[in-house]
Parts: sequence; C-alpha cells; structure tokens
Amino acid sequence: MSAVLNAPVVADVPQRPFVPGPAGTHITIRGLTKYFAGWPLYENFDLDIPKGRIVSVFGPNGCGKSTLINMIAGLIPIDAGQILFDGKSLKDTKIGYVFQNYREAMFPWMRTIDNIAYPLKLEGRSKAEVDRRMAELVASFDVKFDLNRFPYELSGGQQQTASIMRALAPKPEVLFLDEPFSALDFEMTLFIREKLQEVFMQTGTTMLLVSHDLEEAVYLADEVLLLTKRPTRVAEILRYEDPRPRTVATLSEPSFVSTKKLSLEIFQREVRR
Ligand SMILES: Nc1ncnc2c1ncn2[C@@H]1O[C@H](COP(=O)(O)OP(=O)(O)OP(=O)(O)O)[C@@H](O)[C@H]1O
Repeated sequence: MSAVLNAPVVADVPQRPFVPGPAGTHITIRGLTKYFAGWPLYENFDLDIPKGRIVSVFGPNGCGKSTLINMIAGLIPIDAGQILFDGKSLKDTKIGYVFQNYREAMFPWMRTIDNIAYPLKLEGRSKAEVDRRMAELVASFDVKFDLNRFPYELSGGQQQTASIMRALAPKPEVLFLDEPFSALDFEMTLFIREKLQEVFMQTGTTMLLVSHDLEEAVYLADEVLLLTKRPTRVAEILRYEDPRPRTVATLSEPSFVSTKKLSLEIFQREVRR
C-alpha cells in the first residue's frame, strides 16, 4: 500500500516503447508531455535533434520554444516522457547554456575571467588546464576587451561574448542558446553571430538556438524546426544546407531566400490555424 502511495506522480499519458532516432541523432525526445496550469503545452511530443548541427527553433508567440529547450537542458521539469543524449541521460551529458539576459547570467562579484573559468573550476581542473583552455577561448573569440574587468564594466556585447565563452569553456556536447542576440545592438549581433558560426565550425558542437528573427534563424541553421501553436507539435523541419562560413552574400543565395520564404509560409499557416 505505502509503495503505491509513494509512487511518483506522472501525467495520465500512456507510456509507449522507446524508439531510437535515425543514425546521426544526438538528442532523442519521446512522449514529452508538459502542462502549465492544467493546459497542455506539449503532449506526447517526439523529436530527433541531429548531432553536430545547429537547429533553430522558430514558431508562434508562446508556443513553447524556450520551454522546449529549457526542458531538454533540465531547467524546467517535464511531466512525462524521455530525453536522451546519445542514449545517455542529462546527468551524464555536458551542456552549456547562453541566456538572453546576459546581465543576470554572470556573477557580478567575479571578474569576467573568473566567470568564464567558473565551470572549469567546478570540474576540478588544475590551474594549468584552466589557463590553457582560457587561452584557447580568448584566441578563438579574438577577445580585444579586458577580461579582468567585472561584467558590469563591459558593454552588452562584450558581456554576451563572455557568457558564450563561459558556456563553451568545458567543451559541452550541446549548447543551448535562448535568443542570445535579442538584447544586443545590430553591430554586436552581427559580430557574435559570426563568432558563434566560427566556433561551431571549429568544434561541431550540437547547438539548439531559439530566435525570433527568421533571417537569423535560417542563416545560422542546418535545420529550422518550425513549431505549431499550442498544444505544440512539429509543423515542419526544413533542412538548410548552404556551405559555411555563411556570409552577407549567403543572404541573397536562392537556397537561403527559398528556405526563408518557406519558413515564413509555414509560420503564417500555423499562426492563422
Ligand atoms: N511557469 C509557467 N507557468 C505557467 N505558464 C507558463 C510558464 N512558463 C511558460 N508558460 C506558458 O507556456 C507557454 C510557452 O512559453 P514559452 O516562453 O516557452 O514560449 P515561447 O514560444 O518561447 O514564447 P515567446 O515567443 O513569447 O518567446 C506560454 O503560453 C507561457 O505563458
């Protein structure tokens, strides 16, 4: 009796056998279910996210883009379902997360350099290892500002650059980015977008990006994940395969223009539904 009373409470959703994703899948989501205040946001939601690709998540307002990546990253609990990373659970997977609000993401009492090194120190890395990794990050981000300053002494773009460096410091298997550019001015957005693309080309880290800017979502993506209104399903997944590095010239490539147009048509169809 007490075993029954103490059993975990799960939503009343039938459990299905776990079906792995196709070859090349990194994150497998099966039967994901999430309710807010009694209303379903996701119900029995399945998705396969490919390894070593950038997936942009795009969809109507409030459809659950941020909630989706936050559930995958373990920041929001799920009501039912399974999420596996190369067959492993989240606790056996190294992840990084870049928040929209960089001002609240950094520890204000730590110098920027210590913020970036923080996850390495948590991992118990030696000073020599930390120094080596910091030097690599400074080189790959071509950092020109003083990392010995406190975060609040830096510009928004510099703070967000530092946040991305911190997220990448421990070499995560997956990097989550929730509207990382939306609080930045245009010049800084372009700069960090290019840096992100360069780092992706160097590391091949799987990235999941939520963006409200369709041009940006397509420009950075290998796949555009288009979501419906809630209860949220996959509307379509569009492959976008132009070679990297993508540049300003990419924006006028027929493949870019047609992917953006198709994304917009699917988005509008879903908004009107
Ligand atoms: N803690 C919460 N409690 C209740 N409802 C919530 C909570 N968090 C999110 N929601 C609701 O879930 C839905 C999805 O929210 P979410 O922020 O994930 O959507 P989004 O697609 O990222 O939104 P936006 O396009 O506005 O950025 C929204 O309707 C939101 O109001």
